[in-house]
Amino acid sequence: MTTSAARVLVTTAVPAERDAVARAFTGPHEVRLPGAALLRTAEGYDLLAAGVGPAPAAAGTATALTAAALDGRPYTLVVSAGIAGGFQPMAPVGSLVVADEITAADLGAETADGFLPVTELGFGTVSHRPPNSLVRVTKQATGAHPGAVLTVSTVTGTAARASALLARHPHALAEAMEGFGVAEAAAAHGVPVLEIRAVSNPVGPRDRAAWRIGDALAALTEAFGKLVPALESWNPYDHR
Ligand SMILES: O=C(O)c1cccc(C(=O)CC[C@H]2O[C@@H](n3cnc4c(=O)[nH]cnc43)[C@H](O)[C@@H]2O)c1
Repeated sequence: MTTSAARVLVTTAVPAERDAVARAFTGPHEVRLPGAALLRTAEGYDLLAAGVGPAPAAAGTATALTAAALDGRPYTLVVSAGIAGGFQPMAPVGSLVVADEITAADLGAETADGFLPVTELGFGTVSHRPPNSLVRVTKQATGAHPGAVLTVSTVTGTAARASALLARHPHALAEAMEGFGVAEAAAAHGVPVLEIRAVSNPVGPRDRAAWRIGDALAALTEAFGKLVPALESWNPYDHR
């Protein structure tokens, strides 16, 4: 059971995504930190639009986590949220995806024999796993499909690239650009992480005009409207 002191940081890439999340709350107000500005809600959620890509996502999330810890009111959960590309036909446009694995899909080295993740070069990590109980609660509350969400620095624009990603990550449902950065910052602070995405476009040949951003943002608002009450009964110590 979370306590009334539960504090949740939600990191999005762009203000339009942050504002879609904010529409699920009552009366957020702005709080300025050195290096970041948050929308703070009455329900104990801070909403941050940190920028596009894993680097600004990690920097902004770490800034907010550090500020909260120094303030003596650390976050109990960090959520990476926004729109995403969905692998077809598993994650149709308009559907929701919750990450049971957050994987940096292009962090590594290209070799004559194919892609090598940094872990095979002897460095760091390429995956974070949100607690199973958290994924389960999110699925039950919102109907989001659980699967791997890939973090990429380059949006996939060809069928060949989509197939190559799926061959390396058969469990992948979606790709976005921030989850791994958010998860790295959360892990550095020992705080659990969740990633929830609304699918705005198929992963594959680039057709920006076909992105259904409005529908995806509406799905994100609806998802948070259901997720926030559900998280009140989530026990952060339940790692089943
Ligand atoms: O133009 C707009 O109105 C607008 C409103 C909200 C969001 C955007 C974005 O462009 C967000 C970029 C953000 O979305 C993720 N994303 C979405 N589709 C993909 C994809 O196919 N591959 C990778 N990332 C995707 C990503 O996290 C970006 O940061 C625009």
